[in-house]
Amino acid sequence: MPIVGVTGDVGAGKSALCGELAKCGAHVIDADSVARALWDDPEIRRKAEERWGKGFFDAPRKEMYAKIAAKIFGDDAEYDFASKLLHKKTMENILSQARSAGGVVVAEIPLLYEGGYEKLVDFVVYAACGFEKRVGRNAKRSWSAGEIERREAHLLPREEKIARADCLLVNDGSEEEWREKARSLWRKISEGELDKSEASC
Ligand SMILES: CC(C)(COP(=O)(O)OP(=O)(O)OC[C@H]1O[C@@H](n2cnc3c(N)ncnc32)[C@H](O)[C@@H]1O)[C@@H](O)C(=O)NCCC(=O)NCCS
Ligand SMILES: Nc1ncnc2c1ncn2[C@@H]1O[C@H](COP(=O)(O)OP(=O)(O)OP(=O)(O)O)[C@@H](O)[C@H]1O
Repeated sequence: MPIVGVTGDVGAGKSALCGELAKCGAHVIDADSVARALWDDPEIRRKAEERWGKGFFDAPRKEMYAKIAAKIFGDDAEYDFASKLLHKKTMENILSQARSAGGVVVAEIPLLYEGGYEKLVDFVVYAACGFEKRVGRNAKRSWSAGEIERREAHLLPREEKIARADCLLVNDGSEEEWREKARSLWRKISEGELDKSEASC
């Protein structure tokens, strides 16, 4: 069975798409969760504490992630440090989960192209959504337009990634319409109809 990679714009609806694919029966692997959990890895923590100071991680989980986000997203050197620390282990973990999973595997990987995860997957779906819509939708998790821009500043241009992806799905309608696009994608995956030569799925 092929591994389908899902990437896309920050806050575009990747998780919502993958949530619906999971309901359809896909085994979904979430790279964000894998990478976040790695901040508990003793070797990673030791290296980060050497750089950021002992006690840096002594905070409740939500606060700790916010501290890491503040540390890395506004500073290229810290961002590169964190990326080098996390990508190899994130990739190994995704690969091992994919190998032991049965059936159709869908891997949600925001940094699929930036982190070199492309080689793990057989087919790439790009979830896209216009900036203004994303600002509105992500406000409920207290993300400002600036937070979306701060994260996206580290990513490759979306046009380049859309051109490289095998399939573009645009989340410009209602949540139900987005779920229907997920179900339609699922039908194509499970019927073996995904075709890299198609411009769109
Ligand atoms: C900094 C952290 C702790 C912030 O956690 P937070 O709960 O705020 O965000 P979460 O992990 O849920 O990510 C939400 C979204 O932010 C964007 N994002 C996450 N990491 C990055 C990154 N390194 N570069 C750009 N955007 C990113 C993605 O669109 C992602 O889907 C966390 O994002 C992290 O550890 N990121 C670095 C690890 C990484 O490379 N993750 C992506 C794996 S492909
Ligand atoms: N079609 C839609 N209409 C309204 N809200 C939506 C729609 N699709 C997604 N959302 C909302 O937009 C927000 C972002 O969606 P989601 O978390 O799925 O995006 P994401 O691409 O996974 O984000 P991230 O980059 O953090 O991984 C969520 O609050 C979600 O409920």
